[in-house]
Amino acid sequence: MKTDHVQSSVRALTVHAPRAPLSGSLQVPGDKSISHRSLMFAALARGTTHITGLLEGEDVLRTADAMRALGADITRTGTGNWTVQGCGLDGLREPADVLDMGNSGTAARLLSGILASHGFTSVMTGDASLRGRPMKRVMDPLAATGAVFLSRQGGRLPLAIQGNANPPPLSYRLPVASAQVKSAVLLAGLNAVGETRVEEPVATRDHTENMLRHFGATVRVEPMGAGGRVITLQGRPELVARDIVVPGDPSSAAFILAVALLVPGSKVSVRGVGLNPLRTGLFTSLKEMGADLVISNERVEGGEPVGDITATAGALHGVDVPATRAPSMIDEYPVLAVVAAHAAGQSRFRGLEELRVKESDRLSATVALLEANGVKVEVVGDDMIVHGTGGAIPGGGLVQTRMDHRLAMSAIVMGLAARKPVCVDDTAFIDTSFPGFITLMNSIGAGLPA
Ligand SMILES: O=C(O)C1=C[C@@H](OP(=O)(O)O)[C@@H](O)[C@H](O)C1
Ligand SMILES: C=C(OP(=O)(O)O)C(=O)O
Repeated sequence: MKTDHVQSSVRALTVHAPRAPLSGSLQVPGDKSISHRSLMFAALARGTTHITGLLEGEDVLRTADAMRALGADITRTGTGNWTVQGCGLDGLREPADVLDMGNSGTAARLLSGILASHGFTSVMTGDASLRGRPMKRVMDPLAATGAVFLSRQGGRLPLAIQGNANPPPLSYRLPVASAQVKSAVLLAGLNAVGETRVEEPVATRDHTENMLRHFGATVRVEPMGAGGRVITLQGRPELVARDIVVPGDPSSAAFILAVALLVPGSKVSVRGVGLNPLRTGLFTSLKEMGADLVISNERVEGGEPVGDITATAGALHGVDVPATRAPSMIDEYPVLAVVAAHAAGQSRFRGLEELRVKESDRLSATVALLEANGVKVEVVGDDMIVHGTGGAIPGGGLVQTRMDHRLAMSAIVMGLAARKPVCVDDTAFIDTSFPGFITLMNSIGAGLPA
C-alpha cells in the first residue's frame, strides 16, 4: 500500500543556513483543496472534465484512486493534466474494497458526504495519522440523513458507511469552523430532493460552493452576522463536466515566501498563487508584521483570483492574529510561528483549537518545534504566544514531524533561518501536499541535501 510506502521510507534531513541570500522566481504545485474537489466533482458530473495543474501529491492521488474505485474513469495525460470521465450523480457504484485515504482529512471527510448519500456500503481507512483524527464531526450531521456509520471508538477510521440514496435535505449549523464539514453536508445534499442549508458562523474556504456552481449546481451564499454565511444548495442538480484550471496553492507558497522573508538579503517571487480571500490570512498577518510582500499581475484564472507574490527579506515585528482570521490561514500557523520566532517582540495567535485535530496536534507540535530550537513559546487556553528572537533563532534542535507535512516544511524553514543546524526526523510526508518541495527550495539557493 502507498501509505505504508510513505511511512516506511523515512527521510531524515539536517538543515543548515544557506551561505548566500535566496533568489529566483518559481511556481508551486496546484491547490490541494481545489485538486481534491476537481476529481470528486468531475466524477459526479456527466461527461469529460479536463483538469490542468492538478496537485499530484499523495493526498490527491488517494482521492483519484477512491473515485476510480467508485466507477469514474480517471487518466493522467501529462504533468498536472488529468481527464475524468464522470459517472453522473446516480452512476457511482459500490467500491469492491476498502478505500484508503492515506494521510488526507479532506479526502476522507468530503468523500463521507458522497458515500453517505449513495445506496451502497463502503469502508474507509487511512494511515496512522488519519486514523487518529475525528470523523464524528461529519458522521453526526450525515447520520441525520439516514446513513448508517460504524466506526472505531471516538468516531475514528476505519469507518463503514451504509449510504441512503434518498437522503432528506439537511439544515445544519456548523459547530466548528470547518470547510470539510460544510462540504460533506453539501455533497450529501446533492442527492437530496430540496434545499440543503448550511450556516457557518465564521466563513471558511468556499471552493465547494464555487466549484459546484461551476459544474452547474445552484448554490446561494448570503452573509450571516459578523463574518458568517448561509449556504443553500438545490438538490439533484444536473452536474455537467467543465474544465478546471487549478491555481498554485497559497498554503504551499507560504513556505517559500516565509523563507525568503527570513534569510537576510533574499528576494523570491512565486507566480500564479491562488488569492481566494478565504485563504489569504497568512499574507495579511505577514504584512502586519512588516513583511515586504508585493502582489502583482492579479488576474482571474479558472474562476479563482490569482497573482504573483514577491517576498523580500527585512526586519519583522510581532503580530496579534485574531481568532476570526484562523479559518483563512488554518494550515499556515506552524510556518507563521517560525516567522514569529525570527521577528522582534511577542506574537499572539488566538483561537487555535482546530490545530489540535490536524495531521498531528499542531498546537503542541509547533510548540515542540520552537522549544527544541531555543525559542520561548507559551500556550494560554487556545492561544499561542511566541517570543521573537529578533533575527537570532538559536536552532540546533531535533524536530519530530509526527507524520505531518506542514511541520516538516516549517522545520526546514526554521533550519534555513537559524544559527545552528536543525535536524528533521522525517520529511517523507511532504509528498502528501508538496511534491518537489526540496528541489524547488534548492532552485532558489537553499542548498538542502537532495
Ligand atoms: O476543505 C479543505 O480543503 C480543507 C479545509 C481545512 O480543514 P478543516 O475543514 O478541518 O478546517 C484545511 O485544514 C485542509 O487542509 C483543507
Ligand atoms: C490539514 C491539512 O489537510 P487535511 O485535513 O486534508 O489532512 C493540511 O493540509 O494542512
